[in-house]
Amino acid sequence: MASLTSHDALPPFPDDVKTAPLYSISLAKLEAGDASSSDAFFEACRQLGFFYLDMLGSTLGETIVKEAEKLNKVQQEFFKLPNEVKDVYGRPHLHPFYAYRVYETENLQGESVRNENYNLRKDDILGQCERLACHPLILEHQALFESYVYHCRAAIDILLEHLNTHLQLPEGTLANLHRIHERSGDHVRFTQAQPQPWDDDRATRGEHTDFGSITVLFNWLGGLQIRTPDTNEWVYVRPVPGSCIVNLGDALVKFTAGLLRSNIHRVVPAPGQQAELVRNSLVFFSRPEDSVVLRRLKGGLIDAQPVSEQVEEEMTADEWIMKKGTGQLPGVFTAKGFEYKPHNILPTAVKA
Ligand SMILES: O=C(O)CCC(=O)C(=O)O
Ligand SMILES: [Fe+2]
Repeated sequence: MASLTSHDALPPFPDDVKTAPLYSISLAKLEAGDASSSDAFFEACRQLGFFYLDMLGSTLGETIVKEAEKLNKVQQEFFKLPNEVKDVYGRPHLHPFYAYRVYETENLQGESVRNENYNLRKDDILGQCERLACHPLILEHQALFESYVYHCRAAIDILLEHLNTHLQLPEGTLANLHRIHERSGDHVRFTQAQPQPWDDDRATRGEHTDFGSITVLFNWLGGLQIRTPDTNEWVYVRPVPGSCIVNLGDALVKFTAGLLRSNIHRVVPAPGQQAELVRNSLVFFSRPEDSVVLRRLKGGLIDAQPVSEQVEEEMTADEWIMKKGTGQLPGVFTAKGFEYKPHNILPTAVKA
């Protein structure tokens, strides 16, 4: 794998920390319609909502891995830019959500440093809306962003298709809620965290569920943790070269009345020797089209799901994303419905 990914250039993920026993699902086998892989995939989506997607042996998968490596270099270059340059593209002044964001923190030496991320929306990348201002470095890599979006979406569309079949929904139901050329909150996220001491409060405030449909995540160092539903314990997710980590978001829980799982997770300092390094991750979030109302779908297995007693305000995907993404709906979405969590807000320190 050394030739395809850069994981080997980094200190290893330690063997003495507890890790999540995620299923590994082969994209190549899903592409070929392999029934047992498809069953394992559906099981993973129901039980935990997190799994490794093994990209090896799939032309599409290996292309995504190579592009993710290239984008990881681009993000490292971007985050090296002077703060005042990055701040030009910051939220909320550029956009309340699709923009650069800063969380002030202290590094291992006690100095004030930035944890940062940068949301780049699919509709800007594909030229489907008036483009938000972005740094020339982003425009320089336009072709790479564009193919990354198309390829991630192609993989996600395969997953949606398998879900559609298992849920016994009318053909194309999920695909029709996620048409790539319709406006949606899909976006690429760059993230960078400085080496920093463990902070209980920060760890707790970072607990979240993703609020879209399917997330495709690449990371190179540990630090991602999920809380296992059976033991309620926080365990690490080990980065696996050649695989991405896929997780389901709240929209799929809402669509399926809790049949699928959007599991709570967080990012804490990387364990062991990896704790000394700057940590990057690259995330592709897919969301339902902006105008889709988030409510249970009709048909197939969903009809057998219990009716929730909780009264929830119905919102479009766009309203849900903007509220969740700007801290107006702190909480997590579980099989029981939406659970308000007032501490689930990270302090923002975005410079104008
Ligand atoms: O950085 C990671 O490994 C995970 C990031 C994440 O969960 C998110 O951005 O929603
Ligand atoms: Fe997440």
